[in-house]
Amino acid sequence: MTIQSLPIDRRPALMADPLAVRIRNLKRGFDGRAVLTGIDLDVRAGEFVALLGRSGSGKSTLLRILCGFDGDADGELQVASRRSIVFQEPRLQPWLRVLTNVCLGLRGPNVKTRAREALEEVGLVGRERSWPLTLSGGEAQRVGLARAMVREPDLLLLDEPFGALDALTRLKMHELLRSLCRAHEPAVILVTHDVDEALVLADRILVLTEGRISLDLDNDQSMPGLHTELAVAEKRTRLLAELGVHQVVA
Ligand SMILES: Nc1ncnc2c1ncn2[C@@H]1O[C@H](COP(=O)(O)OP(=O)(O)OP(=O)(O)O)[C@@H](O)[C@H]1O
Repeated sequence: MTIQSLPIDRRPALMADPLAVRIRNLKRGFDGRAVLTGIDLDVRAGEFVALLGRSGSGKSTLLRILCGFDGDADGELQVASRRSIVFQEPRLQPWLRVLTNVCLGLRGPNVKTRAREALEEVGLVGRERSWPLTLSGGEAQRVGLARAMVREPDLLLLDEPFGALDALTRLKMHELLRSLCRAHEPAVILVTHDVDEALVLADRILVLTEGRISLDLDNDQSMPGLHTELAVAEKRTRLLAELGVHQVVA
């Protein structure tokens, strides 16, 4: 399967409702075992989508395909050409300083200036010359986000980026991700195990079950009137049930 590029022009007058992802009947198996059995999905430019699913349901497999790391899937796939991915572990090169890590593979003019600006945006002014091993887990993941955002992606793929962080750092990273998304408006696909993380960050929440999207839940944050505590609690219960967790009411 070859990935086709979706043209995205951010000037709204030029494209009414551009897509960052268009997937039809996507299938992927390994060693004769089906993992993705028929995914259909459209993600609009600028939309924030969270992807939940039990362990082994194929979330990372889908992200790898979207990123172009796996060309052996079947189906139709169109994706925005400017994409970045962030993994649970920041995957920094330990022998390169922070700024050089952010610059790595970056093309075009003013590479260092852009990288410095990206580090400033994630709150790491003054750490440009630090070595990755001297950073905390949260700081290292900030570098990971800077390295992803400096490329101005139309599609930001996040594979459990905050899964290894403590609860407080995770909350700070949520705030940071929100502000990065406000400023740059990429479409986002966030893989997470955390239903509450999905509920606070995403406009839309998907559940992957047996290789298909079994639930596609609207979670529009822009209408606070619709995002009441009761509505959120109902969505949480629904998502947990879809994931096979049935809450016991005391
Ligand atoms: N390269 C590969 N070769 C063989 N099997 C693979 C390969 N990549 C993934 N799989 C299998 O595909 C299934 C889905 O894996 P994947 O990592 O996508 O799940 P996941 O939903 O991201 O899981 P988790 O939430 O535990 O990270 C698993 O059974 C896994 O063993």
